[in-house]
Amino acid sequence: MESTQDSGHSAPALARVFAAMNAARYHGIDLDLRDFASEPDEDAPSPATLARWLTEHGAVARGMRLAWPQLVRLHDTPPIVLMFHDGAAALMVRADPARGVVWLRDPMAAESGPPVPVDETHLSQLWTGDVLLVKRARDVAEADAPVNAGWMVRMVLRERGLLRDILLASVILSVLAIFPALLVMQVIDRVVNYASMATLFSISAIMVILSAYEMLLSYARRELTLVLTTRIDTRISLHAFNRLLSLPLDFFEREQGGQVIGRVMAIFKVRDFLTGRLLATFLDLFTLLVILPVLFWLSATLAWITLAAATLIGLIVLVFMAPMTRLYGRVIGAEMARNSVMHESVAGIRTVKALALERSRRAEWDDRTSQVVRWRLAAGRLANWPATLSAPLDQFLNRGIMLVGAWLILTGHSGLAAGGLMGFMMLGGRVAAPLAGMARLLESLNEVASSLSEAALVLNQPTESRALTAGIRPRIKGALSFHAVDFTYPGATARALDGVSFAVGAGTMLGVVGRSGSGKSTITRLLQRVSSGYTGQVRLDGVDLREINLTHLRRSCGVVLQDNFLFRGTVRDNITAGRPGLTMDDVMRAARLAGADEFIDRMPGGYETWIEEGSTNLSGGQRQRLAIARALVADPKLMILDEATSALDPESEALVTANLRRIAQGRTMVIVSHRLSSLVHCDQILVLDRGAVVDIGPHAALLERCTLYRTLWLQQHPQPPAVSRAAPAARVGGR
Ligand SMILES: Nc1ncnc2c1ncn2[C@@H]1O[C@H](COP(=O)(O)OP(=O)(O)OP(=O)(O)O)[C@@H](O)[C@H]1O
Repeated sequence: MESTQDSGHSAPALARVFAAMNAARYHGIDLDLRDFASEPDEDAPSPATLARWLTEHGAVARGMRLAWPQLVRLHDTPPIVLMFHDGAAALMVRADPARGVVWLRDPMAAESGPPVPVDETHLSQLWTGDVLLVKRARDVAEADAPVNAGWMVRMVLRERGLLRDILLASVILSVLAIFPALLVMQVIDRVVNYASMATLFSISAIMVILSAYEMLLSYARRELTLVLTTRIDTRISLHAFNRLLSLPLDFFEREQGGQVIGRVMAIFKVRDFLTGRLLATFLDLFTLLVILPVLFWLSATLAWITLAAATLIGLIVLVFMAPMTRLYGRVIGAEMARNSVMHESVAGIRTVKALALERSRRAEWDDRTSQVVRWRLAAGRLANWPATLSAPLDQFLNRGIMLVGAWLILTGHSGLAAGGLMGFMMLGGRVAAPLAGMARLLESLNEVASSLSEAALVLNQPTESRALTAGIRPRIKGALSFHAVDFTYPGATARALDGVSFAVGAGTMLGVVGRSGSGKSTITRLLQRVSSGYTGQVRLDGVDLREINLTHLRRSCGVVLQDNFLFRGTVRDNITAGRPGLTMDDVMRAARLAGADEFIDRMPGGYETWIEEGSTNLSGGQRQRLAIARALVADPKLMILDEATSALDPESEALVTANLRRIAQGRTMVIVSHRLSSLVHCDQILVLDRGAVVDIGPHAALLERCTLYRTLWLQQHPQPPAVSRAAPAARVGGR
């Protein structure tokens, strides 16, 4: 447990944070105090601030104000956080309305301590009336739920209340839809035939009232549907993005970026279907159920004819369904392939420009576009057929029925009157739409199923989420050991690491050298658990790496790569990288340590200078020093630099290398570098060849006893090595 000083929070504030953490722990959600960032203008975190923090970490939390009678009634709820006047808080674990007491637990005390009973009088002196209610978000339980039809349906059904209201509005609207037809029938039969002005007035009044009702109900239905769609949309997009972010890095390395995005986006087609076509057809069906009996009542003969024509339309759509689905599948595939070209071109635009690859990229785009066009055209042409074939039937439903009806009236075969026919005409047109809609629904089902399986290809990959939340969180000092570690990349035949064993103590500056492809980066990947599936053991401070909580591990570990992505935002934002709880002092300390302060101070806005995406307004050396500051800001006990200085000019490299010894104070450093001169000061240098350890030792010793190391050194320093004079500054760029 951090001390008050460590965490930077006051004692009462800590009590509130701990109370919130305890309440969350009751629901199986383990929170880390270091993730909590207090609001600058709050002495003690308010219920709203705590609720925001908890909600971000998978709980559902809500602050509210209660009076004693309401509080004491909450006797069988999970622990509730009560806010105190002095800024502290307590956990209410039980209440007894009969005896008028609640039991409170001090969040800072050990959990085994017994809760203390407190009555209304005593509590009122302490308690502000604010409480924080915490429960487990259903999303957390469902975070690992695979994305499939069942999941989507569950997602929609969680809005049962809204669905019920929409349904109710639709049923009433369907019933209301009948009345205008019946009224028209009355107008023609009574008003026109008998010239009754009084009836006309009353019918007009009813019509106005009905229209007003219909208007209001339609408004309500659209509003409800909008709320429903937005909620489902939010939930699906949160879930999809969460899963995407918790996929392991090697998945993204295996797959094409454009394709991954395309596949994830396919989930929104499913959403469109669920909240659009499915809902609309479902509601239309209700209309059909209400209208059909009325049609049969008006004229059974006409009703049968209408039904037959509408069914025929449905059948036509159905017949074309299978080939249409196949073609749409092709269209989707072709579009995804085209999107990949776009994505690749934008992501690699520097290379495209530098190598003047525009022409070949354009040719590739044209080629993919022609595929898209080809399948789109084919799908469009095929879709033209059912539309053409059903057009006469549609026209018959709209106009032909009138002729048949007139014939029926003239021949007197049925009891149909002119008014009845008009009413029938008004309602009959509504029958075809739901039936054709149903047929199209079946068609969409296939399309949706294929979209869903596309999305599932990405979203149902095994995620790291368990490792991110489970596992121990030891205090990391930085002693590293590999023991007989074998590792082969998925799909590769040769081992990237072959029986690697070595150990270094905490605080060591470890250099890693070897020819290209010898496994240097792989070692750093295993350390960050970016790649898993190795045999043997990797230990950090004696603890098997696989047992450590992944978030904790990665947070305790600073990483700088050869090419580091800087986000759009200020220099300061980029150094803190959104990590909560970091102050300006931390940012400046990290920048100083990384040697970045001198150029940041010279920038027009200092730490508030805006950095563009891709950091075009920074030089390579500046970018790299910023990346080092970003890795250092949380004061990691283990720091990995993988070719961090390789792309730098000699001057920038010398600057960063000179800073490395300062940076290394109090932490373990793993520095992978091709340039041996930047590693001469390392305490230990690990020499790798084809995935195996050749030797480990300090520079001077290796130079004497390790042939491979000597060869590599001589390649870079052709003159006879003078070990005693091997000062790094003299070696920089000294090839
Ligand atoms: N994602 C991957 N999938 C398959 N094989 C890989 C992958 N990454 C690396 N390898 C292979 O694993 C071996 C070790 O690679 P690694 O990147 O660790 O070498 P390295 O010593 O860091 O090389 P370099 O100095 O060129 O960066 C190489 O043979 C490489 O081809």
